[in-house]
Amino acid sequence: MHSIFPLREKWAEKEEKLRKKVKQVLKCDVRKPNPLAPVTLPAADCLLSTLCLEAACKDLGTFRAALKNISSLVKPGGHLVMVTVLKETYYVVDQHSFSCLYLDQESVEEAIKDAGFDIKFIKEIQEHSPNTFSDFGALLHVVARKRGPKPAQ
Ligand SMILES: C[S@@+](CC[C@H](N)C(=O)[O-])C[C@H]1O[C@@H](n2cnc3c(N)ncnc32)[C@H](O)[C@@H]1O
Repeated sequence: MHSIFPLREKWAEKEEKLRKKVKQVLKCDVRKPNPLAPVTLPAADCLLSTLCLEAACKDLGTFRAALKNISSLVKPGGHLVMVTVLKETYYVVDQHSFSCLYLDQESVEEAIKDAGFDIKFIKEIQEHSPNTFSDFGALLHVVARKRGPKPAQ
């Protein structure tokens, strides 16, 4: 018999598969020059950041510095895959309200480039559905490649 929630089952399978691949969970503070300190890892092929920097940074200067900090975790030729919210001032989780850095696309693009990346894909998706958990205006999806020669294999 087929489930009436085929997508939900597919996601559960993907989640299970991904969980099995996780080798380590580390504490991270993107405001530190080495966000994983005191742990040091070899530079990564790809770094995924979703809905994080705008929650972690109180102002644009801190946001720009945080991008440079996480850039240090990626090898030259490696990729940053980032999803960020634009035009948001707060979000709510379990009735707790958190402040969020109000960003526009131009500031995010500049910060990514200044952190040593070339932007390969960028798409802003406008969202204006009224809700009670956040006042965000749009989602920004970015794929960027770190500048510099690829290290020899
Ligand atoms: C809106 S939640 C997003 C959670 C998750 N990344 C996602 O996409 O659903 C913001 C996240 O930023 C994390 N965060 C806040 N300050 C941080 C910091 N200084 N360094 C790293 N992460 C931070 C919080 O712990 C929280 O998990």
